[in-house]
Amino acid sequence: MTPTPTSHPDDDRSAPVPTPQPTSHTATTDVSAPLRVALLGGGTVGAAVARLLGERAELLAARVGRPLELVGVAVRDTSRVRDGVDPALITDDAVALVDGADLVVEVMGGLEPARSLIERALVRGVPVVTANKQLIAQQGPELHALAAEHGTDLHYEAAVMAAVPVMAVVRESLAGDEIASISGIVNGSTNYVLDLVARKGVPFEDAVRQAGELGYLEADPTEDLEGLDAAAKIVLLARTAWGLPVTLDDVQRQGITHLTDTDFEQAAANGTVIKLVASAWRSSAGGGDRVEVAVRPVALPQDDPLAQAREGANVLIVEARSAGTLRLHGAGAGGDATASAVLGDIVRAARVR
Ligand SMILES: NC(=O)C1=CN([C@@H]2O[C@H](COP(=O)(O)OP(=O)(O)OC[C@H]3O[C@@H](n4cnc5c(N)ncnc54)[C@H](OP(=O)(O)O)[C@@H]3O)[C@@H](O)[C@H]2O)C=CC1
Ligand SMILES: N[C@@H](CC=O)C(=O)O
Repeated sequence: MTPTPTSHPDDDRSAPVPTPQPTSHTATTDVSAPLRVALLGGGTVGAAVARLLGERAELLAARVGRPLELVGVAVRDTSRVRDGVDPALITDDAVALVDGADLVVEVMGGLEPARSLIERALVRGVPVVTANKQLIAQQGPELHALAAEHGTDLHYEAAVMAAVPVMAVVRESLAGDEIASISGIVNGSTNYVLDLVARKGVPFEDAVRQAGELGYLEADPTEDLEGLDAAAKIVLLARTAWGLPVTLDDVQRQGITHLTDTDFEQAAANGTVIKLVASAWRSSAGGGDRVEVAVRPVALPQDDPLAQAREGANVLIVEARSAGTLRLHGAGAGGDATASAVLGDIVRAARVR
């Protein structure tokens, strides 16, 4: 029943990106001209972003104060037809696309060439929107520093819980409060799998296949099934909540691949539901001031708020000193749900410009 682990997420997906050089293009400062948007990736998320940029062009122009023009979509396989993406925009020259853009959206995933392309944009002062939680978990502080050095910004609401705007809540809405703990279901595909196995008796591997068909899984499903995806998300939440240098190495992590049919049967017999729970809490154990972070499967009572999450839904519970208990719930994976958060960041970044 255990899916075979594939490669580690630290893959190198293509040749290195050349060091940025001064180019003939400069970021547009004429606010009546369309803002040129480069899209890196035309998969589940990228294709949804491209389609929605077209469908909502008028609304987005009104909200930003100028039109947004999608100038290209960088992919590996330029021959593939992609729903909602104008074939004329497809390119495999991501470097040229970045160099001609006023705003870059990175939804290709992986560490390279995503990181080099983002750096290339940032050193030109071009803002970047990304959904790449692994990259931000591993390189976020360096990329933020680079953005600050060049007077621009890096946005990644979509990286954590897709459509559910948790980063904005933790970073902005609770900026005046003291957060004590954050816990929840932050990975849509594993919740989908656990839910289908528990509620509908679907075999584990069939449920994993269905999660893939829905676009919920990472390019390397091991990231989801071994809890690496959830680990990256809880690291981003913890850093944002407490401003401490939390890393992936700090996460006590266990995925769901070791679970057996007996585990699911026992959980049901005990009136519980198994969920992959990510948590972060402030700890003064040992006299220090640090943050504990964990991702692990937990058997929860049926009436627990986290046990209610169905299919690809995510739930986050934030405990804050003055706000009390906040519960955020919604679609945690999928093309349109993630594109919603990407578009929000595009508007935010474009307005600043
Ligand atoms: N799917 C989801 O529900 C969510 C995804 N995310 C994040 O969004 C990002 C994208 O995810 P998703 O859309 O699902 O991934 P996909 O695998 O569906 O799409 C990735 C896209 O990037 C392109 N790509 C990959 N490597 C390269 C490269 N070296 N050069 C050019 N193009 C490249 C691929 O090209 P080609 O099509 O030719 O292979 C493909 O179009 C990831 O960081 C993921 O973690 C975040 C939240 C939710
Ligand atoms: N693979 C991820 C996609 C969204 O971040 C998940 O399953 O949650």
